[in-house]
Amino acid sequence: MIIIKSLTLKYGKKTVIDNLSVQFDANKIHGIVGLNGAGKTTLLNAIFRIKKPAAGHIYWNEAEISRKQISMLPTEPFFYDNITGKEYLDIFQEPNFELNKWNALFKLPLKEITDTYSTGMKKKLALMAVIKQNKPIMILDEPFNGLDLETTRIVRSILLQMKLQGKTIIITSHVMETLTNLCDKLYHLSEKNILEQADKSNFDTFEQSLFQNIEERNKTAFNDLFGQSEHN
Ligand SMILES: Nc1ncnc2c1ncn2[C@@H]1O[C@H](COP(=O)(O)OP(=O)(O)OP(=O)(O)O)[C@@H](O)[C@H]1O
Repeated sequence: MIIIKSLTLKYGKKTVIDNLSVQFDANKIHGIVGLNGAGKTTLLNAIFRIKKPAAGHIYWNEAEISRKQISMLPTEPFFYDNITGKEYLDIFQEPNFELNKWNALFKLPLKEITDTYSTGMKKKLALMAVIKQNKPIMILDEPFNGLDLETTRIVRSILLQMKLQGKTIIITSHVMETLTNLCDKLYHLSEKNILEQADKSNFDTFEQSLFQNIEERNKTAFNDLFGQSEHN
């Protein structure tokens, strides 16, 4: 279980997360939703220990969390120039990883250099690396962005299998359907904190209040442009 206690995250004087306390249970897929700039990536980076908290703590099974326990998929994966897909995967040491079986699903040209890969292919390669690392915690920042329909379904099934293997999985997405179909718990990050959270039994209410919140934020601006009409 990941326990976050009184976490504050800042860039200079700007506070992005303010006094957040939340916990993410093991054997579950957790989905974080929030507007652009709400602080999702910043929060994930803090859990991955590449963003230092201004205050607060993040624990994994009662000790301070360590990067060794986590594999992370960034929104835009980075690859060195002139490295092949296979060479990239070789960076991550895991003798039990069955590359050929996994690539039967991912279908990547692993002998080619990653500079020639499309956006979706790069994402797939980075995902394979996350899977290969076989850590107890998986943090995936917009994992479905750029994936084709087939890979989206495959990744969804893989994540469900990973959950059954006992992993704690945290994902972000801007697509509500992706989140409600996959996640066990949802969290709405807004106003520097988690405004609302829900488990499967109240996803409907969660979604309604999320869209109501968005509508209210924009009502005045819409009315100024289009007058008092229905906007949704
Ligand atoms: N390196 C940085 N330096 C200064 N401010 C930053 C930095 N990275 C992010 N921010 C700011 O922190 C806030 C949160 O950004 P973050 O990337 O965490 O949001 P997000 O919820 O992941 O957004 P998106 O949905 O667009 O990916 C934004 O206001 C952003 O401008």
